[in-house]
Amino acid sequence: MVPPPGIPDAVAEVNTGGSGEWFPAEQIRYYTNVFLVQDDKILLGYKKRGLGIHKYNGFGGKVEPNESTLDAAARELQEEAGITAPLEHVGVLLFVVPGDKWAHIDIFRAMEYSGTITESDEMRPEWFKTTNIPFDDMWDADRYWLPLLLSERHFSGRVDFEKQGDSFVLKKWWFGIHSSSKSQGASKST
Ligand SMILES: Nc1nc2c([nH]c(=O)n2[C@H]2C[C@H](O)[C@@H](COP(=O)(O)OP(=O)(O)OP(=O)(O)O)O2)c(=O)[nH]1
Repeated sequence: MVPPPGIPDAVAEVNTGGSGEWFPAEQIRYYTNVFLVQDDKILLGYKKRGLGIHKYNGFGGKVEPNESTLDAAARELQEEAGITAPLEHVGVLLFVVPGDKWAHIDIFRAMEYSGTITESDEMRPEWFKTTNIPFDDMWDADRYWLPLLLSERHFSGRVDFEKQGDSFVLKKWWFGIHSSSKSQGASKST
């Protein structure tokens, strides 16, 4: 199947599902998300407030004006988990909810870190075995792309959610991998 609107044509599909049309385009807002992976463990944060409250996720947030995506990713990792790390850009996730700006989320992986992992106002960090990731307590489509991050593939994907009351219901998703398995640095136009 052809990649959905917002995803480059060269990306090869690995997983898709759901039904109906893709939701129409809105303005884009940029976010970051960082996952620390060491041996057979992954560091996730239990979100204590805001978007995705009570879910486990990587560490990240909005890119501020005049800040690069990579700088934003490093800042959010420091603010939310208390650490610094060399970051590798591994994927882009478009998160679409009708009526809201599209979220373009640059996803990074880190394999080592400096500092002491520390709980913040926003996140409670917790290590999980990569064989025991709490997908039932994460955003609904994360189970489709986090394995790509763990297998060191460079991926792009799109998830369309509908807001129903306080919950987000997954309507449609698409994930694909880029022909090069790894990519360095960060880009707002990946
Ligand atoms: N894993 C995953 N992360 C997602 C999805 N959708 C989505 O917005 N995120 C991420 C992107 C950001 O890292 C985070 C939302 O950022 P945020 O609202 O906490 O941003 P922030 O820290 O700047 O917020 P704040 O200080 O203004 O409260 O959630 C998704 O479907 N899966």
